[in-house]
Amino acid sequence: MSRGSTTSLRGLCGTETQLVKQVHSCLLRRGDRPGLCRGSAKRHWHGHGTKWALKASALCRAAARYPACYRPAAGTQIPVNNLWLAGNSHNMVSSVESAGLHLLHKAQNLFSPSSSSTSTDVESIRPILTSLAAIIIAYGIWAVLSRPRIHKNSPKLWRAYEWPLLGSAPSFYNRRRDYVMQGHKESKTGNFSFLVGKKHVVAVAGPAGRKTFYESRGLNFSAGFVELLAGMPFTQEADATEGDWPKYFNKTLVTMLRTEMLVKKLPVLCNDVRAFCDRLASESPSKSSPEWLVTDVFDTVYSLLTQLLSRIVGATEIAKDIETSNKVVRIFERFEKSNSTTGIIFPWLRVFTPAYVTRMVLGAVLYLKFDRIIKDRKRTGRREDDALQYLLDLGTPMETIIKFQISAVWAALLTTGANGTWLLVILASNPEWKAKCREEIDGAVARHRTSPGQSVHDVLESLTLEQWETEFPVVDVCLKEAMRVAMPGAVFRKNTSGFDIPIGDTGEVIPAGSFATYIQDEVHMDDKYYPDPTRFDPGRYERNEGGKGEPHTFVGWGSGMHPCLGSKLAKLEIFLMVACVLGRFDVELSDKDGNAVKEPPSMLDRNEHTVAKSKTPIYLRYKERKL
Ligand code: HEM
Repeated sequence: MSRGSTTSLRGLCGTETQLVKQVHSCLLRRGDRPGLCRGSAKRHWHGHGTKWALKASALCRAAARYPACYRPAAGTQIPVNNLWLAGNSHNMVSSVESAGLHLLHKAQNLFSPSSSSTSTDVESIRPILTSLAAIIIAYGIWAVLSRPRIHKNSPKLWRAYEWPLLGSAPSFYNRRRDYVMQGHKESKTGNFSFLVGKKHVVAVAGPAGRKTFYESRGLNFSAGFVELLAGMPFTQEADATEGDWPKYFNKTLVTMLRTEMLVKKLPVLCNDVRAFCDRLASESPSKSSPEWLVTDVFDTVYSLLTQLLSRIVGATEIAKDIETSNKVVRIFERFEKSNSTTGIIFPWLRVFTPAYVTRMVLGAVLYLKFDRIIKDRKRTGRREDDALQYLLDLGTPMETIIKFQISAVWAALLTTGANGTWLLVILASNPEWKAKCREEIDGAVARHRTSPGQSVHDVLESLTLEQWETEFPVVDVCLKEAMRVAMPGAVFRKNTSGFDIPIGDTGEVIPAGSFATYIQDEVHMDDKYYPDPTRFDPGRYERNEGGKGEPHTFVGWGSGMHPCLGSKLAKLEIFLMVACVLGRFDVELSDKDGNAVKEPPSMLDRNEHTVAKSKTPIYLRYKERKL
């Protein structure tokens, strides 16, 4: 961080008065008169040593109620009524929300290296910087002296890229795939271990490593992700390791994704896809030719897929309007991106990171969005048939609802949006498999058409859930192959069993208390299972490639103890989108003016932490088919 940005950080978070003034001025600019009751908040939060953090988010009452972003010490009650703005009007709520966003923007600008500073500011924070430096040095000495002991049967500690204090974290977080794959290569058994700060991590490989990783009961899914993955929604480790949250979350999600729920929602999903295709059809012609229209797929198709997901796990008020849905998705995306590796290596530093402040503010903004929707439902007596209503009817507290939303998004929204969009891009640039999918879709439409006047949408909308699940095997295998080539990333576990867990018969163990990680490319890009592994070739599964019969050789939907709970929903949404788009339009890869592009777009950087949107826009040109 530059000197300027450090100075500005203090400017943002220095004293409560300063912060409250900023909030005030935001609100006053909008013509409202907030009544901030500061005394109680101050007394309450100062006691927990996180004073500046609250100050940065003193903006919205959500942060106080919303523990996934910010939470006081265990057992503490927050005097919500005392903390926040007096008054409850919609105006006030949206003012606070704007104030929150304003401060967030401000924070982001301040943290950017281009921020300017004055020497007076630097002088004024010199004592703080000196104390901070002293603390860091003391911590460093302590950390070096108290280096964790490595179990003698743990896979060999690979120290090639190790840094004092940080361990191998810089390599693991910045070039994850290359780092881990090199470690596997240099180890006799394929397994090796490394340090992330003081955390001991075992990277497993090969059939024995995969079997241990995916099948051991003692390896805890949530604890692994919470403590090792920058970007996980939980900030409190207790949530994942001791609390009931993972169980509660999975159980609630499974209820929402029951077959009868999906059957009930199918017509709504079909309607959204039809409206999406109608919007595509009404776009203006491209520059290159009047018959072709052009769309930026990581904008439009991605938005559709996230909208469909909100229909099932979110709120109708957000899902029914694509603009609102997009806005909320962007907040979720920013929430997910605002992660801090520093916080993982030095958990005690977490509250001092910009990512932490950003998350608090975004959590607060989400809180206000849902709060407004809930209040409106209560005021008008309106009920909706959606996940939010389900949670409300159970008397679920607001903080749990928000936490549920963020967790659902983390598990579902971005992966479904990105994988589905990549599939369409890959098909658009692969004439052979696009034709095979088209043949399958046309076949289904012909089989189910009951009168000649029915459009593609009319017919597809008459299909049952079961027909969607069984009548599109070619689209299914294309999705599987697209996920293999487009989805890099790693998965995590923590050994919370209290015992060492043997890695097959290698003689090595994942020691009690240590972490385990597995890079999906280890098997997905192994040419023993997938010859010419970077090539998109769904036909390989018919040729018995892909490790047929051997467990855990395709792990795109998870495997073993933790298979994906939402695969059925994700597939349904993606099949709907592909069937309607390819059934109604001719689609090709193009530039933004609609000129055909022959070269397929370059895929993701394989060091990405998970499947992601393309960093540069990818355009498809399309025109209505003459049927
Ligand atoms: C194309 C979209 C999706 C992909 C590629 C995907 C992939 C995965 C993978 C690889 C895992 C296992 C991770 C591990 O082993 O550590 C997983 C787990 C999970 N997925 Fe998905 N997923 C998708 C969509 C969804 C959706 C739509 C939902 C819910 C609405 C969902 C909910 C979950 C949950 C709750 C788990 C954790 C299960 C557990 O705790 O045992 N996923 N997913």
